[in-house]
Amino acid sequence: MTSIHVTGLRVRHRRRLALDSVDLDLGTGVHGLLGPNGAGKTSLIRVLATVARPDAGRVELLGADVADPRGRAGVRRRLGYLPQEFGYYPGFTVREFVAYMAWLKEIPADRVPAAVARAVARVGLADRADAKVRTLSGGMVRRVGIAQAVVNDPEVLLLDEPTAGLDPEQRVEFRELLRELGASATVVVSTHLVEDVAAACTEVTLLEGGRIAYRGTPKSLTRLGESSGGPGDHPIERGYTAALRAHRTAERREALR
Ligand SMILES: Nc1ncnc2c1ncn2[C@@H]1O[C@H](COP(=O)(O)OP(=O)(O)OP(=O)(O)O)[C@@H](O)[C@H]1O
Repeated sequence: MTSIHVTGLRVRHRRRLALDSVDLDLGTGVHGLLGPNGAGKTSLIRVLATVARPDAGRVELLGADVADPRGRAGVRRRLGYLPQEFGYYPGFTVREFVAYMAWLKEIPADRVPAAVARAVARVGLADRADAKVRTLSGGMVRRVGIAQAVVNDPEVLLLDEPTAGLDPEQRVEFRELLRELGASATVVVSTHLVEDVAAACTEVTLLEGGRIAYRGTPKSLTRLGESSGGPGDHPIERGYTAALRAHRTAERREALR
């Protein structure tokens, strides 16, 4: 089932075009969003999370047009979102903060304690549930962010650089969680870590200059890397650079026509 349906999406920040003519259909699974700095990953995730409005185009989430306020309100309860820089209340405990987010997502009060306990356990913070968020390390705060994003068992989960600040062991555990979530939800993960994509994603979308440069699977990107002589220490990294370069060449050709 297609849970994210985007057509002709354009997002502008002042005079700068952050996304241009983006068409995207995403269904159940883990979708890696890759691209260089400024490619438009955060702009896309913010539009999908319904926190930013597109300048043009149509965005349908779980069958609802998000331009319609009623559609947007219904969909927000079924979404999970971890922003790149997420705000939290340092004086709250982990449990209090995740419960507060559960309340914002309108989870019925009698279901909140169990939902919070499950989300906190899923990110490996059960033993720190009653610690104040300000006493946690950066990686742990990131995990609190992931816990609040999954507390409502979202059907669409949007994670903007979730592995930033996680140590290698936590990253491995997080990939396991991603695979588990992607079995039933549509998960979009932006990352600079190509190895996260290779390990946990079912599909890859590569953005460059606000446009889609490549879509495929980690396997197809790896194959592209194996057949190209571009730079990179791993075939999928070589695939990433090869796809980017091919896209840039095509764009230049287009511009010359
Ligand atoms: N609030 C803003 N005001 C002005 N320009 C912006 C703003 N937010 C983003 N941009 C510009 O829009 C473009 C896309 O930015 P975006 O943050 O979506 O990219 P990104 O792929 O997430 O980058 P990164 O990998 O660095 O996080 C960039 O050129 C950026 O400079």
